[in-house]
Amino acid sequence: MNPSTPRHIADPVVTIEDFSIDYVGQVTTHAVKNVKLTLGRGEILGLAGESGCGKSTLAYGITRLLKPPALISTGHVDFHSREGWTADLSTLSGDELRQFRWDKISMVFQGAMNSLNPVISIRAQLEDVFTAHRPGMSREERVRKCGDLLERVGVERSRLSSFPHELSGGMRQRVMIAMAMALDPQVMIMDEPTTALDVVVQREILDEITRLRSELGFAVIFITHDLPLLLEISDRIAVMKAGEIVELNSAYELYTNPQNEYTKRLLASFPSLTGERGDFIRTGVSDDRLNETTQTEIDQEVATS
Ligand SMILES: Nc1ncnc2c1ncn2[C@@H]1O[C@H](COP(=O)(O)OP(=O)(O)OP(=O)(O)O)[C@@H](O)[C@H]1O
Repeated sequence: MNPSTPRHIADPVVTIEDFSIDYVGQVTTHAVKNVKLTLGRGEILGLAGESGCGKSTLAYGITRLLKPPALISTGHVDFHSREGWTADLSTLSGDELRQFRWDKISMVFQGAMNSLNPVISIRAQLEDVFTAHRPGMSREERVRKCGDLLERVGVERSRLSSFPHELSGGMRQRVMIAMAMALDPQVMIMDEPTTALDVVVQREILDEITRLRSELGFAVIFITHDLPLLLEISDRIAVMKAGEIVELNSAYELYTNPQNEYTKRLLASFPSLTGERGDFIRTGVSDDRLNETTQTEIDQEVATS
């Protein structure tokens, strides 16, 4: 966290306007409500908030990966290319979207490492990205690029011939990050990309992501429950509550001078930040109840749920 972190919003790469997403059913859930957000070029924007507040729905909505019963009810998402053109993602056809994803905006989701095909080598799976999106690339160049990508995320080139089951969870998740970087995207959306990994591996991967961001200049929307981690890696942080962005500021300002009551309680719920006990983000127990209930009662409820 750096007090002089620059504001990147003067040069936006993504602008989100009045974006709302509902899960339509007998009872409709308004999961994302009128979100307005700008992602600056090369910026790491953290998205924080308790479980169920709509973070993943927003991420899937931006990339148009939502499945029914999810429905975008209002708003749009514009992508501003570094080459100078703008695309409204809501107007792209299925084929255009498939080209667009990975190429311009790529994603790493929690447990992505489990989506690697177990019976296909890492080389073949990485090569597939280039075959699909860069059909003119020679085989020699593809293989070289695949090796370069692996090295970039801290996995030895020799692992190209490995199969996913021969790699640790951390290595597989690195492969997924390499895959997401393959086409030099301008935005990466990462939804709990390291949550399933142990703390040491998580730390190594995060260092890698921040280093690569500086080197390659992509912007990141980073979603996690882990507010201390977000404070450390983000330029700005958006705090989400019940589908709305309730506060958006630089990580430093948000930490030192939170404005919204919910943000204050979110910060207070991390002992490492404030010395106080409390973990309503991880438990998902609603914040109103946290006021009324002792931590012991919450722990008991979580243990029995
Ligand atoms: N397929 C679905 N059908 C109906 N409602 C859903 C569906 N998926 C999510 N929701 C609801 O939408 C709201 C937002 O969920 P979402 O998963 O986006 O939250 P989140 O902040 O990402 O939570 P977590 O941190 O636990 O992943 C929640 O109320 C959730 O119950």
